[in-house]
Amino acid sequence: MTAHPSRVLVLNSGSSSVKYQLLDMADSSRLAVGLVERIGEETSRLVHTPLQGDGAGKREKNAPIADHAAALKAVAEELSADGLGLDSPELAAIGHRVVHGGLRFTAPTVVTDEVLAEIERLVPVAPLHNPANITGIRTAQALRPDLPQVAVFDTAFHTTMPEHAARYAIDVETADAHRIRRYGFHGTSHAYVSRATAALLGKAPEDVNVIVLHLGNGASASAVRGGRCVDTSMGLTPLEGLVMGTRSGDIDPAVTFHLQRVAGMSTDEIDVLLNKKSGLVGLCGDNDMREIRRRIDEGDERARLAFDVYVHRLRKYIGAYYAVLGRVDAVAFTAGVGENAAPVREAAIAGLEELGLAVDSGLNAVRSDEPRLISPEYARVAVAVVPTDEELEIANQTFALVAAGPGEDAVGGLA
Ligand SMILES: Nc1ncnc2c1ncn2[C@@H]1O[C@H](COP(=O)(O)OP(=O)(O)O)[C@@H](O)[C@H]1O
Ligand SMILES: CC(=O)OP(=O)(O)O
Ligand SMILES: [Mg+2]
Repeated sequence: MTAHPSRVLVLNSGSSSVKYQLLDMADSSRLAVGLVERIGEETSRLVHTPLQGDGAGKREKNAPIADHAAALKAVAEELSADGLGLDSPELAAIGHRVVHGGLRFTAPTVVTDEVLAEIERLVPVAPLHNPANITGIRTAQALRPDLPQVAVFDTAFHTTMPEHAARYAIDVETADAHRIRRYGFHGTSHAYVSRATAALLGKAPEDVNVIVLHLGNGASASAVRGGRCVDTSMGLTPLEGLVMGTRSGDIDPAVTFHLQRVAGMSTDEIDVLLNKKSGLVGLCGDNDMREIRRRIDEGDERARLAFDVYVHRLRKYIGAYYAVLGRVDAVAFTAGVGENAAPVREAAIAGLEELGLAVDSGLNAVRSDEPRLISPEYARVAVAVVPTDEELEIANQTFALVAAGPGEDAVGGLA
């Protein structure tokens, strides 16, 4: 028996995927990382990479995985094969990314039946995400009922938004009765990246104002003043804001009435249209920026249009958050597109020299996993590529909470 178990398993369950990492918090090292994708399809794939010891080396399995519960069982088997099974006494906790925590959860929280019920109550406002998170928690509980399961919420970092940024300009009574307001998502990433950006500048988070552009399949921007979020682009649900892989982002809400009245579409059909058949995929048929760039290079007009719409929206948010913050020290690009797509970064910042923003094309072309500046020496505002690490952040928050012990009040402020 280990006196002080120091390992944390992190589960990031998405709508059709599970990303996971096993970390040892004694030295923040990774023991194994992996991904199950295309859950529920014939072409499911599990990629598991043990990172230490004799088992090191990537393993890949291609076989149908019916649902998230089956995915987690497969992950548990892979870990066991490396002697890193969930039965290990060295495991201190399991940390779960939970996308929607409403206003209730402002901090990482040990999962109880009551906490789980609250996460369930929020399913209607995160229908693609919260159900997967709940399955992840339930399956992990079944495998290790004795271990603390900790929920780390995407919404938590954004609960500092001032009322005037969080409130929609609709009837106050209606909004309050149904808890309609802007919550914001990807908060774990925005928190981590804004801190890492301050570190890259050699400053304390309290001393810098940062615009964080989290551009993954889902995408969101945030304005962070002195380490606190003051605005973010996602709203009641992760549909608002930037153009995403399959989501429209901002749209005139009257489009939905029009589709109902004129096109005869149901509410569910419109939901699917805006969440799954819009964004880049709706504009050009592809949601992967690599494929879109390849098509542009071949002269494909639809791919060009999709890219231009994507970048135009991004530029609008950079301008908006510049105005919200007043003074900007850095613009940080992160997540799959932000970290890898140099043409997106270049196009997003082009022509903004009057705002003190510029990108050095040589620096922008460098590929690296490290946080780095891509702005020229003379630029007043730093432009940076700062790889996100939601799993490490979740592990840190999870371990800090369980290490604090049961005396600590685990539940964040009530709203
Ligand atoms: N080398 C690359 N060049 C351009 N875009 C990339 C590259 N690698 C990944 N991406 C983009 O990143 C997206 C995935 O980002 P990621 O942050 O992993 O998303 P999520 O966590 O939402 O699944 C892909 O859909 C693709 O558009
Ligand atoms: C909240 C959200 O959009 O998450 P993801 O980018 O993982 O889909
Ligand atoms: Mg992501």
